Amino acid sequence: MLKHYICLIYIIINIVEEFSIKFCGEIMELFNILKEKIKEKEVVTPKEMAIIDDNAEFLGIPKILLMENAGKVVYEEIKDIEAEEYVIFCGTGNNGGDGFVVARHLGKGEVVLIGKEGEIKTYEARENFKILKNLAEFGNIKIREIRIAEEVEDIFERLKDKKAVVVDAMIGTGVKGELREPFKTIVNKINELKKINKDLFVVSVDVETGNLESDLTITFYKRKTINKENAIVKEIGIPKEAEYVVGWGDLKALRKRDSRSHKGQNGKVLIIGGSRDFFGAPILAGLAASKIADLVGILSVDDVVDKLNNPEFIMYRVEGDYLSSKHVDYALDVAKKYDVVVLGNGFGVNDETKAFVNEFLLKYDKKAVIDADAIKVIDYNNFKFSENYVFTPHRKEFEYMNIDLNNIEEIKSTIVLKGKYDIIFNANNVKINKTGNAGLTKGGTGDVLAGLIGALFAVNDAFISACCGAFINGYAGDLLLKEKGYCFTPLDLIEKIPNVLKIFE
Ligand SMILES: NC(=O)C1=CN([C@@H]2O[C@H](COP(=O)(O)OP(=O)(O)OC[C@H]3O[C@@H](n4cnc5c(N)ncnc54)[C@H](OP(=O)(O)O)[C@@H]3O)[C@@H](O)[C@H]2O)[C@@H](O)CC1
Ligand SMILES: Nc1ncnc2c1ncn2[C@@H]1O[C@H](COP(=O)(O)OP(=O)(O)O)[C@@H](O)[C@H]1O
Ligand SMILES: [K+]
Repeated sequence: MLKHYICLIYIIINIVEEFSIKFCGEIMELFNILKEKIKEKEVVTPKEMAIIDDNAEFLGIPKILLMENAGKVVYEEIKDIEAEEYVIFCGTGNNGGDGFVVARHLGKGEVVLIGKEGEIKTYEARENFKILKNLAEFGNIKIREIRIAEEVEDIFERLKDKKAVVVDAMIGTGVKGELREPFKTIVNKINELKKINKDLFVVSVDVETGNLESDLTITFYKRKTINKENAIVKEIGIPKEAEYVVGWGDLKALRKRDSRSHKGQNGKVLIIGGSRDFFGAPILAGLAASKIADLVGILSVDDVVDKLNNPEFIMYRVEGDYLSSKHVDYALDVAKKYDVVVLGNGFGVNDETKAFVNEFLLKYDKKAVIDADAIKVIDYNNFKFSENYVFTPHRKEFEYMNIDLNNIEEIKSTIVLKGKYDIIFNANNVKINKTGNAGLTKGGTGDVLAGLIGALFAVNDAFISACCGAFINGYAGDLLLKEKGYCFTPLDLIEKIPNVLKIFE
């Protein structure tokens, strides 16, 4: 008997799979339409580029390969320049790694590592430094590790009147804040030398370090917002998909928890949900949020509050079976104490909840994740898609929203269209998330996602929170699939959230 039961489950799952594959075709069609409608970014910020780099690796392209290509394209640009001297200034990050590759292709010159070999931050850069050291024993590549600018006084002397090429592989897209020493002095020195020696050619790798007046910058994949006019773009093998797929690069870009932070600084989330009919949904959203946020409140009707004696939540009770107009002012008042509201889980769809949602959103001016029944009761005819909103519709709810793809620039809100693949988009961005499996079709996984996104959104921007929420939710489901097959529950999913964050921290 059991055997028949189990094989029946597998038949059903295959039908669902079949069905979702059909939908999946439509999802990809919608994704392609969105990629057309949403103007592709010509220029990216260093932070966006770091996400693209990491997601290229998520797609299977090793960073050391990109580093090799980066160094090679820079070498191609300088190999024909007549010079008596080549000096390659390298930092301890992957920008420095590129510089090591440039030096290797040049086969000559002096490599100045600004820092000690032991401080080189990444595997890729370390490997390339080791290769250089092997070559330096025999060839005419010299290597020097320095701490302070005075240690290269002799090089600056030589650069005063020689035909020379200086390669700036000091800092790239990993730049943070004001330029620190000894980079500052080195950059100023090179700028001074350029004034007295017209035969000095300065090339920056990817990004100009500080206010270095490079003669040429070779930047990779796309121009950076901080590049100077004379930067040229070179392909290094990063595929476009790296810009469109959600990967661990998005997670790495999430705000880091500050060790000095205190209670509440890592996010305060208010779940406004539940009704006489559904009490579980807001609790699932709250439990998911509490894995990440410092404080989670649940505002709901008597039934839900009475059922909930979970110490993890601060409870706010309203009289009645459903949230309704008479609760709006109280909800607005409570919401003042929170960074973000997660709205709609287990609301029920009726005139009362319709009135609550529309009146609340009219007066509420902070961040909100709008999910489930709240999506169904909004009056979209006179509704502003604020950039403070993240919507998490599944296919049917998405149809309620009747988003006009021809006016995509109006859609300031971020939308997570959930499914086998999640499409995350707003007026300026579109990405697709491929984590997750059919075990997630169980009721309640959407509530988990809404709570998860709420917790991230409390301290991050809307788009990255939506992408990471979809990624984490799906990845948690994939870990469970390996452990339990399809038979996992939303509560299992919630328990897996910390594991996913741990893997990618
Ligand atoms: N990732 C990839 O796939 C690919 C990346 N590629 C290349 O990697 C570059 C990004 O590498 P990345 O992320 O390692 O950072 P990177 O630009 O080397 O700088 C970090 C170093 O700088 C330092 N530093 C930072 N700010 C500073 C300041 N204000 N003043 C002083 N120092 C400062 C920082 O020190 P820290 O702050 O950590 O002490 C750290 O040591 C990218 O531009 C491209 O060239 C290519 O190979 C193509 C593939
Ligand atoms: N067939 C599927 N394959 C992969 N992920 C899925 C699938 N169905 C749903 N999910 C994921 O489950 C979560 C909830 O989606 P969905 O079930 O559509 O929401 P709801 O619970 O609101 O109906 C989302 O993270 C979504 O990506
Ligand atoms: K640089």
